[in-house]
Amino acid sequence: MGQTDKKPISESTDALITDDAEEKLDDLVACRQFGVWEVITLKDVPFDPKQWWFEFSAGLYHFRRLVGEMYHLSPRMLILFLFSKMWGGVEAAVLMHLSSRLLRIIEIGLVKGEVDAHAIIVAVIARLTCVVIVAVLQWWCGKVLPGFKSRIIHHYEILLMQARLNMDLSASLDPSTTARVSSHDGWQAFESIVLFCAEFLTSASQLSLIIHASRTSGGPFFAVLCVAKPLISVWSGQEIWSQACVMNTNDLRYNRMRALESFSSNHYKEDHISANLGSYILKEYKKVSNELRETCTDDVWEQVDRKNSPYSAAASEILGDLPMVYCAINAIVNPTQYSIASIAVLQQSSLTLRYSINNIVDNTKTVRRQFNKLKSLYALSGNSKQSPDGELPYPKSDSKPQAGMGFEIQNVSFTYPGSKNKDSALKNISLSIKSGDLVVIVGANGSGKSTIIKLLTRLYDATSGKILIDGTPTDDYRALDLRQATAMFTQDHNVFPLSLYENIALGYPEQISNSEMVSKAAESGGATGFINKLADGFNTILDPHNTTYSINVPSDPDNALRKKMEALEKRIDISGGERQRLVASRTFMQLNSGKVKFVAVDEPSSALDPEGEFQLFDHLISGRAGKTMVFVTHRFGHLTKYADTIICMKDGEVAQSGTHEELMKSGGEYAKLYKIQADAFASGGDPYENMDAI
Ligand SMILES: Nc1ncnc2c1ncn2[C@@H]1O[C@H](COP(=O)(O)OP(=O)(O)OP(=O)(O)O)[C@@H](O)[C@H]1O
Repeated sequence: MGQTDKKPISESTDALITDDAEEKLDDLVACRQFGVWEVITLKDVPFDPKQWWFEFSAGLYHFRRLVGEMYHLSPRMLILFLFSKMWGGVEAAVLMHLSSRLLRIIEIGLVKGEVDAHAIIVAVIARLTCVVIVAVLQWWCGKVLPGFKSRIIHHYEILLMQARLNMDLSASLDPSTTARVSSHDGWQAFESIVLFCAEFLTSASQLSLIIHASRTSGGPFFAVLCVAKPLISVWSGQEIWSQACVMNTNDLRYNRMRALESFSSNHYKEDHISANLGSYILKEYKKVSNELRETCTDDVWEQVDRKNSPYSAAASEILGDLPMVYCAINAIVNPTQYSIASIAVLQQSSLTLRYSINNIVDNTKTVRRQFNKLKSLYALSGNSKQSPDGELPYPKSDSKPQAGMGFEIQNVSFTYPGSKNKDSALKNISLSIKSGDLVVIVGANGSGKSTIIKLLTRLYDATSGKILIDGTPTDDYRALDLRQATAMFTQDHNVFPLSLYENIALGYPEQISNSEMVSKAAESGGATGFINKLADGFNTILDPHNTTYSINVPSDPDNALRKKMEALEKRIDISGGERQRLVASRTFMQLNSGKVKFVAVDEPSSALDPEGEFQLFDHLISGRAGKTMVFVTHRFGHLTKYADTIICMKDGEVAQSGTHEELMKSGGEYAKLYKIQADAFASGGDPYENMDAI
């Protein structure tokens, strides 16, 4: 009773603490709703020039690095690319200047009644030369740019691949490191920053054209009117994208709709067909779609940029037309002051300038985003967070040959990163696993068995407490050495999208071409039988990741194109038990490396037939010499018989430990679980008849 009284109090305290922290958070952030999206920003963030400068200089640093890498990949292409984009920036102004010169010469000729043919021919040739240069540059960009772009993208693909493969499990689950970064980001950032600079050239060249042309028509006031609209839009623009913000679809109806949509994918196909869920899913889908009828589900980027009132848009349009109004009024008041050619140039230049300044204003935010993307790209590629790595080799160079890894777990607690579970997965556990022992961990679902394995194999590090290997803290060893000395085999291990041969050989990559060793491992894992039945044997690839599209292929099954398409789309699959045999073979390949000192096996036989299971354990146990083995299992028969120690877990704590006989005698959690299984096999026994008594 005491215990039951206690629990609600601690739970309610937890709840209070959480509510309090959440309230404080709510005070600091501002939430705005855009359709199904909630956009969360920090409240009252004053403009901090220091921070701005810091961000800008960090962005420039990354950009310099990016350009350096591109130069290293292809200096010729980089220079030509930069030249073509910079030329693109001034091209409009140059062409317009040449046109205006031509028009002006013609205009003067018409007024005077005699045309300067030589000047016209020179002007026409200059313009035609320019047009040809533009055409050649455009052709070149279209032809060469895709190749340059692909080289850059492949370069970042390799960097990111390396970083992602090196990342440990905790880091890969950390949202800050898994922020969406793609190999295309480098190219996109480079292209947008170069275009941004080119836009400055456009503005500067158009402005100088306006100043030049307005000397004879309109004057500086006209030039000021031309830049008024874009400059004012700097202050009236949507500021949300320049801040740090979090976007989340918080509309439960929308989320449910997306969840229901996933039933149409192949992932749930078997479940929904076998349980005949189609009509229920469709009914719910229609219901929720109906409820969402009035709610905007557009992309958040589009929704935020929409204007709330028509007035600002109208004012901005009027402002944009002021240069034209000014010209019209002046043409009435002072018609002789104007040249038609200059007015045409001014009108066109002011439009281009406005467009260009607008682009600069809009792209300031984009460039800031691109700088941030570059930062994430280099942060991920350069610093893939990993568990602390020590200096000590394993096995220690001074140590005598050992029977296997010995573990000392001291007051270890563990909570999964990002877990919403109120309880820790492991709570202050202490135990020791002697070198060379065979240990079996049992316990109910969720009691922490697999978590112990994950800590012992260093997939995760303990949240608190210590784990010693052969008397030395795990962090002191070189992580690579420990990994080589550890073989882990779980039911969650996947078949790789590579050949079956590689699937096995990758247990010991150094011996990838040793086919004899691979055949032996396949034999030990029980995979030889089914592999030999496949048409391509060890060369079979289960998921070759090929992409096939088809258009207008006739439905006639005898049509040659249909047959070809069906052959391309054909997939080979193997059963769950065969997958486990394949993964077991990979583990045997690793065990045969001779480097393994610790074998962690987590419920690997759930899909195996009884003979397969017996053979698997038999092979594992016969290779026991020189290794410590820890098994997690729900089945007591094969393993508990051999175990030196059985650890029985309950609710993240060690409930009991000892040999089978000791634990059966003490009659606690272990005896209860054992009895349920044993009764099921006793003749005529009802596995549930003793449930009340337990
Ligand atoms: N990746 C994870 N993130 C968050 N919590 C997790 C994660 N994996 C396990 N847990 C939680 O940690 C606790 C212990 O899980 P663990 O997988 O160690 O249990 P188990 O004894 O191996 O269970 P089972 O017999 O079902 O395999 C459970 O409460 C589980 O919900």
